[in-house]
Amino acid sequence: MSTREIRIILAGPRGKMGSAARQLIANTAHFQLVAYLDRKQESETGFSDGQVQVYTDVEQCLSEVEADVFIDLTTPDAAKINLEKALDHHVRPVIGTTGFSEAEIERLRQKSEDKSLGVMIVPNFAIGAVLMMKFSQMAARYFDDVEIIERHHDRKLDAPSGTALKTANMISEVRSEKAQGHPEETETLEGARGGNVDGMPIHSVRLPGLVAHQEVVFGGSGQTLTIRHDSIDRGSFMPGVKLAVETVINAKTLIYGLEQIME
Ligand SMILES: NC(=O)C1=CN([C@@H]2O[C@H](COP(=O)(O)OP(=O)(O)OC[C@H]3O[C@@H](n4cnc5c(N)ncnc54)[C@H](OP(=O)(O)O)[C@@H]3O)[C@@H](O)[C@H]2O)C=CC1
Ligand SMILES: O=C(O)C1=N[C@H](C(=O)O)C[C@H](O)C1
Repeated sequence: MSTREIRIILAGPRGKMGSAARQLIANTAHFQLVAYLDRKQESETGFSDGQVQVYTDVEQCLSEVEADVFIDLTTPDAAKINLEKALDHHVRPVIGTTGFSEAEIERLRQKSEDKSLGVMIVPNFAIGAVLMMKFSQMAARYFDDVEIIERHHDRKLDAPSGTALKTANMISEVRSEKAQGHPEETETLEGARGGNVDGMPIHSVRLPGLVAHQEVVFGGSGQTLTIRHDSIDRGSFMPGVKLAVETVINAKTLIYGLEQIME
């Protein structure tokens, strides 16, 4: 782990995750906040901490500020632009924002390798969620039939969640594509069987009161196995954000998922 001071630009500082990340940076001695990137002017939001400048233009921010790491906790559309711009300015992105497709990640992996510059794309920073994904991958070696049910707060923009897609992706690494359910099943209500990754249905629930929750349900002859994780507070994500920032600084390629760097 590097302990030299790491200069950080934080995008999305007024958001739910951005607010928690501000506290993390303030409480970490070797993290130095050098700029915020927001969507709106200070005059519109009233957001300012009096210490560093709030930019609303990513190009201007990256041109004027010397930084090592760019943490993005915004929206899928904004993150995709920010990530490319950060790489163009040789600033290492840590992307917590979800909504990237596998094809986009592969293209970005190439760009990161061409520049020998680390990128971290982390669909879920919570250690428990990473373990849920790893345990699900283990279980998938023994159970072919699996469905994923993710539940989130109703302010979430993307569905399914990045975690659900990453879970399906990790299960697909050990499970052959399989059409599940009755071969002749039909939906009498469109979407009733959820989304589908390699035959695995994914169901997305959005309700006020929720934070971030997922169940991976396996079925076999005479038994089911459910692996479940709940984030009930956004503090659950912060140790993972810290680890990602400390890792990306020495990385030379794109790292997709915290499980790649956890012991
Ligand atoms: N990897 C992980 O472990 C986790 C990832 N996430 C992901 O992080 C992202 C943010 O989540 P959350 O904090 O809940 O969302 P919020 O909506 O609470 O916060 C997003 C913030 O980004 C701001 N924003 C929007 N566009 C831009 C832009 N172009 N530049 C700068 N800021 C911008 C929004 O401004 P405004 O308020 O004006 O709209 C808002 O303040 C989501 O993609 C979510 O899926 C969430 C939790 C954990
Ligand atoms: O939007 C959220 O809140 C979350 N998003 C991430 C995802 O899409 O998986 C991580 C976590 O589930 C919270």
